[in-house]
Amino acid sequence: MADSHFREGADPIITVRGLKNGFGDQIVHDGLDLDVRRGEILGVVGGSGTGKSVLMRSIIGLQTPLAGEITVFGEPTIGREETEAVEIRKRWGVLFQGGALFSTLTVAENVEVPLNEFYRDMDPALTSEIASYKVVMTGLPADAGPKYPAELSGGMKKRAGLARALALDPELLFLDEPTAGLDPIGAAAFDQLTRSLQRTLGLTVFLITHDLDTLYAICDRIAVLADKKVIAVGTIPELLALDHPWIQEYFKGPRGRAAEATQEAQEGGHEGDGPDIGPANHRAAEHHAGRGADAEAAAHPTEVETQQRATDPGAELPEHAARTS
Ligand SMILES: Nc1ncnc2c1ncn2[C@@H]1O[C@H](COP(=O)(O)OP(=O)(O)OP(=O)(O)O)[C@@H](O)[C@H]1O
Repeated sequence: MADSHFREGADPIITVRGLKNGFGDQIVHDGLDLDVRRGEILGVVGGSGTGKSVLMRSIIGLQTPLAGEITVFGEPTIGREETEAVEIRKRWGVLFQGGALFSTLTVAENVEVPLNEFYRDMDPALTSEIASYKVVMTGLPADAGPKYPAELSGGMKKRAGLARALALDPELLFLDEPTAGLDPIGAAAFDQLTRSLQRTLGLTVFLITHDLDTLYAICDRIAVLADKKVIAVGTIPELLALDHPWIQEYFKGPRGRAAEATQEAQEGGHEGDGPDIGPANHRAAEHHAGRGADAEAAAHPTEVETQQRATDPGAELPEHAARTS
């Protein structure tokens, strides 16, 4: 598990209370609560269609909830005047699924989009210099700037999307399935990039993922979505202490055990613990074994119990409980 140093007990940077979202007859969230602590990497997991992306879209103002309250940086975000909303939006960056780059713009021009949007009077030379810096910061070669998205690999596209998300020096970063579709080595490298940037820049990261390796490698805590709510939030050991079938199946199924073994090998420094199973090796093994299909199966629970937090006070996780590292 991650060992970044978020301030436990610090004021939450995001609070969600009583969130309700729906589309027609379909209710996606009902009474969802969540706190994201300043400085942490919070992983958000749940079966397909449990509303992880809708939750993120609600927090960043792209989805108007049916009910509930959301604050970011201590400010309510729902129903704000546009000028106030812009000031809040400036302080976060978003990497959407697939990168969501503008295909007709170069990488550098994509990174310049938020700079031009929020700082219209900025000297174009400075805008260009900042964009170049962000491109290099995400590990892309400097000559990637003039390239178009179609000329980039999947991993490079993600990095370009990340460079754009970092354009405004955000305090808060939203990542929606950042390692989906990446090759094993690329996924492990992207995880390390995320952790390194989070530490260096003091970011808080809201990270939606199905990737168990990412959860083990870099997340401080994990929020589990099921039954239209966040049913639990905690470290992996804390979650495993809960008697919840989806959580047990997810983390203790074959892929969860493999990801755990990978992490233990990493932390143990590979000293006589059997075969070297670094994240890229494990991911490579999964890749050859048809990881995508299995991971998808793991993400679709066959049975999910009713909202455990509401029914079982034991599911409330102690703030001070041990972390894995
Ligand atoms: N704009 C929309 N109009 C109608 N239904 C929507 C809309 N956006 C999301 N939904 C529905 O809301 C539910 C939750 O969607 P969401 O994309 O948040 O799921 P998710 O947990 O992120 O899934 P996945 O892991 O597959 O990405 C789904 O049933 C989806 O079809």
